[in-house]
Amino acid sequence: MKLILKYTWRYKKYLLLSVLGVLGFVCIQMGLPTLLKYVINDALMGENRILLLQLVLIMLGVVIVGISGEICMSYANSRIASNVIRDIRSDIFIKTQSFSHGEYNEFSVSGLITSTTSDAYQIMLFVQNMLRSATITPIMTITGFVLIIKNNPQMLWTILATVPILLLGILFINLFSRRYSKAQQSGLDKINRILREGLSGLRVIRAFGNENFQEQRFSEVNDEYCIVSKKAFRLTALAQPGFYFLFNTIITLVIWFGSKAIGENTLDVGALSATIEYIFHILFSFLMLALLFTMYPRASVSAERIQRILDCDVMISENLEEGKTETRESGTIVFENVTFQYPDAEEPMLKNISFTVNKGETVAFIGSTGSGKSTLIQLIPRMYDINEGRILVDGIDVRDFNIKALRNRIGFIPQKAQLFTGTIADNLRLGNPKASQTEIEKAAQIAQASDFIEEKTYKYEEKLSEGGGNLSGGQKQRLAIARAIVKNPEIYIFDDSFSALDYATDLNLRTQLRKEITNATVLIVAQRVGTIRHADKIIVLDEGKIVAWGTHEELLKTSNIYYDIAISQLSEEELA
Ligand SMILES: Nc1ncnc2c1ncn2[C@@H]1O[C@H](COP(=O)(O)OP(=O)(O)OP(=O)(O)O)[C@@H](O)[C@H]1O
Repeated sequence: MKLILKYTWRYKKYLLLSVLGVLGFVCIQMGLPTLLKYVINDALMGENRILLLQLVLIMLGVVIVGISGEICMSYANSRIASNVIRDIRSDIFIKTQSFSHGEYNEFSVSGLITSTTSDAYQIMLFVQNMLRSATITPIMTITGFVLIIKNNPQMLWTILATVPILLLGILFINLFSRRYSKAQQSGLDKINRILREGLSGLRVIRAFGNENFQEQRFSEVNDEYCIVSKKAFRLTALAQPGFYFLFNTIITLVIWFGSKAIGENTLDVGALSATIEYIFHILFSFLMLALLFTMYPRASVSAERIQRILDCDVMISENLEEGKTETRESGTIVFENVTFQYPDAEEPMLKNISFTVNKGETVAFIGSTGSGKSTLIQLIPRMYDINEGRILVDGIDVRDFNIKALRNRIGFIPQKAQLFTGTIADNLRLGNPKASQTEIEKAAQIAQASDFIEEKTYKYEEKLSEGGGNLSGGQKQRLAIARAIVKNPEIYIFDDSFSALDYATDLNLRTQLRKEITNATVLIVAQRVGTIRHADKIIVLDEGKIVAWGTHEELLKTSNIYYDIAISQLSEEELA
């Protein structure tokens, strides 16, 4: 509730407009029956035509004020609700941008999507109803009570007896529907997760003829969600007829006792008809409040989930204000006794890693799969923070950097090329929005991407589908490399980024890179010995430890692991 109020309170001007609108709305709801009483008792029964005309004109005025009030209220409420959902979504998005891999694992991508879409939507619905009911009900009740006491005090007991019953009913629903709401939202997370996996892995699923298994997985979580939703809807569906029953019983009782009072001449017709209207409006506003309370558990579960995301302490501090941005060195990397353990792992993945990379050097990492190569290079741009030791970039501990300044120095090309919806040029400009067309074309040429881009109908303005789905794996990797070149960083990190390229393209790309980016420091993770044999230094990793380092020629003599990898890939002549 704190979260909902915090976001709603930001729009005080609209809140004021909403309250003014409610006053107008109450004016019409309570004013008309009051005037009707005078119409019946004084104008009609007293056959006073002038009074009748005057009262009709006053009623018309009340209607105009009331309708204007209702328009103001609806306008203000919808503005507040739309702004609240926009603010919440944007805050979640900004927060998730600062998340490290650890937080993504904790909340799960599907959970974050559910919170940004469905949880935020639940809050919008609640805010819209809350703004209406939370102001209308108390104002309507107080005005109604005052008017009943004034006009027909003997009927006050009916409403006094009903309100506690209504409040009890609301409390009951609130208590029971909370756990269903929790289950509903976590069910939505599961649906989102399976849907994401199913859609993004559609080709693999088809290739393995796995459709039935996926359908079964989806229908299990879908059914689970359906069962919980049915229980939640049953509860609210039961509530509505209950409220209507109470509602109609009270009105019947009022008519019954009112008619008797008219027969005994202790009440007049106008007062009875006004009382029925007052009671109707009080009960109706309570009915709306009850509806709000049936929504509350779901909104409060959604608010809790959003609050958890917004309050989460990000493991990696970004140091945006106090972090260093300037350095004396450039293009150097030093690992000093680095030990790193994944947050949910039992043992350290990397143990006691030390090495130095000088400016302009090319250093490669090789080792069996799972030996920790990708983990090691991800520590440099601080995808994770280390547990022991130090990593220095340009002479500064990476944890002391302003994270943006640190990442600006690095062109990271991940194993899986990630492209975004937009044109090829948009994707290439990601690292440097100000890059000129010439710079983009030059980068594409170095990355061996210009040939296939030129073949496209719109060339650099060709639109890419989601994730670059209309490109081959090798084309995507070349664009990812070109994107890093456009950024012109002082350090390049290639995480097995050449794996989807054929041998000729791989060779041309590396030759061009060596020619064009002579000043930059380059780290390469690769499986192919051919890709890294010309590196200044090759580091061999095994089970998270450095087991050998040296040039290609040195390692062939000193490292059995390297020799075994090389012999499995190179011919006798290449080895000699
Ligand atoms: N997010 C993670 N959480 C926990 N463990 C992880 C995570 N990512 C990787 N690992 C584990 O760390 C180990 C090293 O993985 P890493 O990706 O660094 O190996 P690699 O040498 O790059 O392998 P490959 O050559 O196959 O890409 C693996 O055993 C892997 O299971």
